[in-house]
Amino acid sequence: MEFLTNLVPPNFEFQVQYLAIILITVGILYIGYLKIKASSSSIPPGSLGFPLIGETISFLMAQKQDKSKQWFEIRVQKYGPVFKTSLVGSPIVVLTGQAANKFIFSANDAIAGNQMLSTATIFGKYSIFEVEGSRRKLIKSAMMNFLKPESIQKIIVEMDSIVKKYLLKELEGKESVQFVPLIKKVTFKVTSTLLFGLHEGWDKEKLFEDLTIAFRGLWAIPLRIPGTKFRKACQARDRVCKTLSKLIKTRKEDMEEGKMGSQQDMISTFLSLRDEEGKPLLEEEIIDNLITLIFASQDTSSCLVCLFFQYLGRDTNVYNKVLEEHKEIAKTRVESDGKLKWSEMQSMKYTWKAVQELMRLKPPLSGNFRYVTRDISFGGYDIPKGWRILWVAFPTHMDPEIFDEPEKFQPSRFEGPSKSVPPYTYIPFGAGSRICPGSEFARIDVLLIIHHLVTNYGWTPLIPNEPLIHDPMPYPAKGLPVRLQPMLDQENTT
Ligand code: HEM
Repeated sequence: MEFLTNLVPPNFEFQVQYLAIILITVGILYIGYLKIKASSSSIPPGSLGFPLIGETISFLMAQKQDKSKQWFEIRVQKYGPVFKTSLVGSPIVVLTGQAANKFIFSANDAIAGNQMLSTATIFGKYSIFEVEGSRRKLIKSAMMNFLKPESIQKIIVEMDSIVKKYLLKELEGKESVQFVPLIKKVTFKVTSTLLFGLHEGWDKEKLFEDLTIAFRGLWAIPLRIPGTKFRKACQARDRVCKTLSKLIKTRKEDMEEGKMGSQQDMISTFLSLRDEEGKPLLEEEIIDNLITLIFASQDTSSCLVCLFFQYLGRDTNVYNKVLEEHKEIAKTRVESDGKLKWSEMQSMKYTWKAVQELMRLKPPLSGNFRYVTRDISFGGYDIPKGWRILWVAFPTHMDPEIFDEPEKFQPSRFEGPSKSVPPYTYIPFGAGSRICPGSEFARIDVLLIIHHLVTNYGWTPLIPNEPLIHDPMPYPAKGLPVRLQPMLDQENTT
């Protein structure tokens, strides 16, 4: 090994230049091929940008500056609701609007879920985002089963005590705190304890650290050159795989010895799963889907909570209504046995409407890719096999025909069935066969964090109008530092 590492440095610079020349040449040829193909059929209008990198840089810059919505708006205005672009080395057709959403979310096997190369590498080839057909159905049904409302009801008391314990422990005695890292930690504790059974004794901090590094590679240029974000992410993924492999082994032994049931957490649920031939899942299948679940559950919920706290810090009217609702719930709890009840979650009505409205304006996952497995057409345009398509939430979420005065924050939009929104227009959790299986888990997780924070602390953001950054989810760019004020009225605390 030492021999090899000694040899690498002198050749390294040369290798990178050589690789860059090859990649650029291949990129130019590929884009040339796409342009010829595009001129001979009815490919949507738009720009494929520069060879190989396409429009990746402008797209990532827009993400960094919280201007993704504008990035899409400019192109929709210029080319129409269906347009082509090229991101991270792949030609893409962006489809916007209600009909387009319906087309994507109710698609047959002509539109597969495969992600971009970097994302697919980090999640793994067996991730639910990658597999199709009966295997996908099997894995999805296990997730849906474990995460359905009836199952969440059974773990609600434990979920509440984890949120309360970790959140209040982290805040105790502090005058100021950064909400982003704090909330990420708390949501990771909830997920790792309840979904993966990582109770005391496991090195959660190390796992959390490795997962954070791995997820940074999701949108990176997929080059495994030393020092790149992507290579570091792949190395971190390898470490995560080793930890999860050990965890699966221990869980298997516990189940064999009867120390643990078959549906106690997501790992035991996957371990007990059998396909139509009665065969269990491969260890790699379990690992890839655990990694996918951690990402899908953790970053989405924590960014939503952070955006909500940032919003509440700016809007006293909404803050007061939320506070009132939670004080009332906390008061009733103190008067009863002190344990959280499912009915209390259902009475956090205003808060959930406000969160729903926030997800309309700032969806944690504002879009996702699909892969076209055979030539298809939509809206009079051809989309060739091998291209990707991208659905985006902003165009319908911000359409004045669907949501009156779309720029305004109005939780009342989500009141009552009479104001229900048309199908395929409000899509923070996606729709159709790929709809998010964790929406109920997320709802409870988010509401519990809000509940324990607002009933125990007041806060003032230390950076007024802190901008957002997409990493890839939208977060306050400086980590949302706040000054804390413990609630003096202890009667109202939980
Ligand atoms: C506020 C929190 C959340 C938001 C906004 C969110 C959003 C979404 C969206 C938009 C999709 C669809 C992606 C697509 O169509 O390409 C999705 C899929 C998914 N979500 Fe969530 N999610 C959240 C929380 C969770 C949680 C808590 C879990 C698990 C515990 C979870 C697990 C998944 C999985 C596994 C998929 C893939 C489903 C499939 O491909 O069939 N999500 N999520």
